[in-house]
Amino acid sequence: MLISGSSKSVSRLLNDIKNAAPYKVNALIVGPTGAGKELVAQYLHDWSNRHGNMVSVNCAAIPRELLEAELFGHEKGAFTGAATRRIGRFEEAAGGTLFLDEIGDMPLELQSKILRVIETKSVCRVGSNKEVHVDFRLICATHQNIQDKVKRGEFREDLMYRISVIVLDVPPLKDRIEDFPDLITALCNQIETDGSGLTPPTVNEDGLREMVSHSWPGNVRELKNFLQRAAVLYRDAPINAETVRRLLHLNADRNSEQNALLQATSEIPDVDSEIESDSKNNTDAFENVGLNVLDYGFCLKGFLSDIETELIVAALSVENHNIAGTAKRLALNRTTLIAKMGKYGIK
Ligand SMILES: Nc1ncnc2c1ncn2[C@@H]1O[C@H](COP(=O)(O)OP(=O)(O)OP(=O)(O)O)[C@@H](O)[C@H]1O
Repeated sequence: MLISGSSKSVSRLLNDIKNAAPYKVNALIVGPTGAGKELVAQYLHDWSNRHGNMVSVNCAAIPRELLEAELFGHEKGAFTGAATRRIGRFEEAAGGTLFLDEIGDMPLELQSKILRVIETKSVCRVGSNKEVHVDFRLICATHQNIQDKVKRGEFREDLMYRISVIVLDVPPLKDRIEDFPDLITALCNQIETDGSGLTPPTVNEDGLREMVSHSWPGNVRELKNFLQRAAVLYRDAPINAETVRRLLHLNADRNSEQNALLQATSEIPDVDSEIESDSKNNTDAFENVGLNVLDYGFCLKGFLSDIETELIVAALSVENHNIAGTAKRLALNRTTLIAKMGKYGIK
């Protein structure tokens, strides 16, 4: 997939990738969730001429007690359930690239082991004392501020320096609005060819203007979901400003964030009780986007995640980023709000 965009920041990014790709130096890709960090990692690998594969591990998605065996591999019988010997991701990446996504979530006790692998270029499988030589190029990514994590004692400073020989910064979508036309074209081409059977939407000038004024907290991923939703719900007419607002569940009065939030909160079913929420509430929410969407195929989970992200970001803004106030406003308890912010990468 191409990195679409003609903004200065994307040109600079492509240039940095081209310069860094051929060298076996560790690279750290930073940027908010959904901005394209994994795509950048793939480019670094594809332009590196390394003959092996790119092996990706999402450090936040694997339970911490399983992460060590996932990365280092294990011998038969090393722990309950280890029925056979298994090589780990470092070994799998031989001759290629190991991509550690969400490195900021790497447990502290594992960080020292990763540091050792970087320094010695060898791993010990869990349950073995034997060192196995590994040849990998390391690329890491995070949406978190690693320096802050170091200050809080949650990330090893020496590891931070080791993984960030090159730092590539992927800016949020709202800071590169010049990229919208290219991105819309590229993402619509994807809709046309992804086998979903959807016809990509067209966006008129008015709609584009409305789109660029939105903050897109979920970045390119949110834009992609938005266009898919538009392709499902508004198949016959170009996307205009009003449709954009409906698809993004924004109040017509965009100057009043608070009004938008209150309006949206009263219209959308409680996502916390997603499973138990009665079908009437869901139908009301769908009617608010102007169509009976159940006539079409529809990704309910993606739809609800987008709404949740949008409402949390809006509520944080109204509450001046005060967590307790935001939680109260959204009728969530504090820990649930913090967990949701972590899940959606909201800082
Ligand atoms: N410049 C771009 N051109 C085309 N598609 C893009 C671009 N940037 C991102 N995408 C698409 O947006 C989606 C999200 O991108 P990606 O997974 O790389 O983001 P990320 O920053 O790694 O997200 P996360 O932090 O959640 O892991 C993907 O489907 C990707 O293909």
